[in-house]
Amino acid sequence: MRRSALNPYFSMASVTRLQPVVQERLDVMLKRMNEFKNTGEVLNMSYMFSALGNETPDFDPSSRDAALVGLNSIHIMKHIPWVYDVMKALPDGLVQWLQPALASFLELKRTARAQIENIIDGENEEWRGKDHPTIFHAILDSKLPSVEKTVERLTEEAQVLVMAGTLTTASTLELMVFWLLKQPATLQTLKNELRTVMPSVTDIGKVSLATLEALPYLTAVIKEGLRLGYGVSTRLQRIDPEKPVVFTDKATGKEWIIPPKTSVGMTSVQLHHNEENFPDSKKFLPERWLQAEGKKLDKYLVSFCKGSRSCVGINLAYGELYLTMACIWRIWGSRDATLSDDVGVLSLFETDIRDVEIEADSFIPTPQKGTKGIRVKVYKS
Ligand code: HEM
Repeated sequence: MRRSALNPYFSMASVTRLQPVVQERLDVMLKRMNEFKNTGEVLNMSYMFSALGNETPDFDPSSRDAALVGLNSIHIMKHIPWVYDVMKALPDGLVQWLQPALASFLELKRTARAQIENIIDGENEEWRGKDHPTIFHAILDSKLPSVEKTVERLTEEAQVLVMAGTLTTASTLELMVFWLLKQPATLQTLKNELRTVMPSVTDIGKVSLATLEALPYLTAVIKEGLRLGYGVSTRLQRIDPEKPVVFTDKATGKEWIIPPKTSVGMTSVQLHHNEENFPDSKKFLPERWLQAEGKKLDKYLVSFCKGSRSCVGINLAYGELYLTMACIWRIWGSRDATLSDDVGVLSLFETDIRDVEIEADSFIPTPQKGTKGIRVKVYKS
């Protein structure tokens, strides 16, 4: 991923400008949620949040499912990288026959390729009238070498962007929904706080992102969601190609010298369950971020990783999390956590802790096998 060309697209200022675009999506989501009210139909929040990120209408889960299938093969590709080259060389039809669940993944690739070809040929006009062209225009206009601007390379970048931004954000939102519906006191505190900046339900969508970001409890809920969601669970490896890496164990003073070209990796799962920093680490406790020592915990929250290769979409992700949480929980409650003007109540349906807690590392954390996601029933208040 070429960060220098992309960074301006994911800056705080760009994300602030994008607020109306995100809100438009959220308005559709809220309308759809309302349609589930008292129908007895089960609303799958996992599908709903994935659809929010990748624009599939009717919460179509196929691209989410395909991404999950694809992620399951990441361990193999990480250790035997040529497997990916073989897969890429196979005709799409054969890949689809071998693994039918990858159909929508291939469809995404085809659509992305067609769009990139249009951009390269100067035929893509969709961005005209908006205040900026697409990320891909920026890459093509940049000084990057031509090998970095091929259709194949840009198509892969498009896929990475969609995949990196969809499941990560969705699973953080799902996890927060689960815990808030499990813990009415936590939800009530959040709802009361949201009402301070949105006194009327008609204020939804009109409050600036900066105002929401300044809310301490909402911020603490999101941090706790990111902590227990881990971001990605795999060990993100780093290699220093030239110099040895030196680590000093602060407790013993022992020095560890890792030779150049050695791959080292660490998972956020272990860091986020370090009981010294996060006592009762399996519990969802937003209050831990609000205590006097809470600010110091920020450096141990590594869901977006840290440093030069950390998540390029971090500002967009935070923006989506704040806006989505604010508009859902201002008007939806649970049986024991409500505001007088709520539009309705969400109630967990055949969903328990094993549907959110990590049981396997499939690059992203995955819960129990066969999970159907976070499902709710939707009632009038
Ligand atoms: C809660 C939501 C998200 C989380 C927890 C998250 C987390 C991460 C993590 C841990 C990485 C790997 C960094 C590394 O290798 O050290 C990453 C990479 C990346 N993320 Fe995110 N991400 C989220 C949302 C997004 C969004 C919304 C986008 C943009 C649409 C995005 C785009 C990317 C891209 C393009 C990369 C690859 C960066 C590179 O290789 O330089 N992410 N993300």
